[in-house]
Amino acid sequence: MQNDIARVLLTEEELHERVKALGEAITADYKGKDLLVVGILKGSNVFMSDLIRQINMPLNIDFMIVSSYGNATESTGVVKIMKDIEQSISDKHVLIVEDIIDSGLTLKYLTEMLNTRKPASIKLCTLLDKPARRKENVDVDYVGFEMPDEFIVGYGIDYAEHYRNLPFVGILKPEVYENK
Ligand SMILES: O=P(O)(O)OC[C@H]1O[C@H](OP(=O)(O)OP(=O)(O)O)[C@H](O)[C@@H]1O
Ligand code: HPA
Ligand SMILES: [Mg+2]
Repeated sequence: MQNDIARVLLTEEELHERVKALGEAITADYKGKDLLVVGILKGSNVFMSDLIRQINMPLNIDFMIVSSYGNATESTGVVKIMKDIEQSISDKHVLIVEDIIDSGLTLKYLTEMLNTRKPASIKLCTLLDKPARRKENVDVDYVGFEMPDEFIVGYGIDYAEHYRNLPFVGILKPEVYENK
């Protein structure tokens, strides 16, 4: 698995430090509010579980399972919701947690859909942002790191469902996906 990695972009230590800082900022911003943290699976699973342990206040969590990449390195453009949030978000402060924003198609679709349910607020937190690839404009409130225009894997993020369990963030050798 590690042999398929061309370059490590973020080490375990760098990820830990940044996630801690994001958690502290979120704690300061939401103190005293009814916070619901919604992880967008599967990619956000690792980031979300580290992030909520750095948020020092009472909160609820929920998850959605959403997919638009399948086994490709380009979005299909069709956002499929496989699992929805299981509670009402009406009057709650919702923080959506993503692993990566690329074209922006997933978050644009999700925030428009969730806004129709009349939450008190919706904010977005993403570990990684690839602004160079944006097709839809999305306002992101908390960003861990800006990434170059490369296909990223690790720390929850996959290529064709592999590499999610790498403890760091890196890029694949091109031959890994070119030979598919
Ligand atoms: O900004 P976009 O171009 O929409 O890309 C970002 C989305 O793509 C990935 O999900 P994917 O569909 O691969 O599902 P996964 O989380 O199960 O890997 C990622 O986790 C984001 O949800
Ligand atoms: O760079 C990426 N890597 C993996 N999945 C993704 N989904 C959107 N962008 C990416
Ligand atoms: Mg994926």
